Amino acid sequence: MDTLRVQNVASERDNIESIPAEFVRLETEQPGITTVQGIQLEVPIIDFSNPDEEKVMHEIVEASREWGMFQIVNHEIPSQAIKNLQDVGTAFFELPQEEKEQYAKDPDSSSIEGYGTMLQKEVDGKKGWVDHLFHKIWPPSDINYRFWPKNPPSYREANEEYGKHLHGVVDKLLKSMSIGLGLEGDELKEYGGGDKMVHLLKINYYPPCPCPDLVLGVPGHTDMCFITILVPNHVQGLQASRDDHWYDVKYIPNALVIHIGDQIEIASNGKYKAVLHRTTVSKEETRFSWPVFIEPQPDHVIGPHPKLVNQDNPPKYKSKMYKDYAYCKLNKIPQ
Ligand SMILES: O=C(O)CCC(=O)C(=O)O
Ligand SMILES: [Fe+2]
Repeated sequence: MDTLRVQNVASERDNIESIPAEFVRLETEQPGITTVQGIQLEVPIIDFSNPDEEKVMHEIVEASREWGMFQIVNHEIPSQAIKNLQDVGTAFFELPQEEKEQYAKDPDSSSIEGYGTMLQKEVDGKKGWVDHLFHKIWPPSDINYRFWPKNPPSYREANEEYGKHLHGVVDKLLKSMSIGLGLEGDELKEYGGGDKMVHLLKINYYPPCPCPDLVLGVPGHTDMCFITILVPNHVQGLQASRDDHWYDVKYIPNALVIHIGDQIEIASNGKYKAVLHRTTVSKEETRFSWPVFIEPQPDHVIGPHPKLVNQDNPPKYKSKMYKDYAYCKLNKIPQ
């Protein structure tokens, strides 16, 4: 069983200035060497309270084409709902280790739900400086409460409340992206499975690290889902790749960070681009993030949308069941 937790490695290092070798990245990846210093990437910031809906839609479409990442401000999710989500998640990671292990992911199950440490198989055997908790928050019939912490007692209520507010944001984003492809407003969401699309919550826990220039939290990747809606805590750490260089993405309090994932890139036949991103960690502070991955059901087939391909625009991607896509991605097998 996978019991090495980065949280334990970090707490043993309180007075030590070195880290185990498996966390030290190759020089081609080390953030101290590969981050463009002194510039924060100004990814598009979209104001959801703008009464000009056409403009907001246009901004979403442009950002999805040009950046694959943007931030939404003045959205409908109350800041208290975000704070509650953050407070209960933070409290979970502060529980005694034995209690967290009760939620450990089942090593014999193909599901990624639960408390764990390593997700992607890394080719060079390196490890990310991060622990995580995964559980579904939608649809109700797919929720397994075994992976929802019982402590703190308000964990469930806070997650349900945040999850409830998320639907409006998802619908607005997918509607705009659908129209931007020349489809009807509801067609992209329906193509992904409509209201059966899974909302998978992840909490990333990045403890302080004595050598932040040498390690990565989550190494460079694109998200495999449709779209990701993420809130971080206040600690800088998200980076995006632009023109083959890594930049810090500006932290904006209360903003929602949106990532275009692989399945939207595929469904749009390449019009929208999944964003390459990674995370760094801090020497002094614990960073957290709460991405929610909006993804098709495991047996649902996604390929380029049939209305977007023809003789002049042949499909650029294969059609695949989402679970097969995910298996290849997690095991680094070519799609
Ligand atoms: O922590 C973050 O800001 C991003 C995490 C991430 O990219 C992921 O979990 O897929
Ligand atoms: Fe990601």
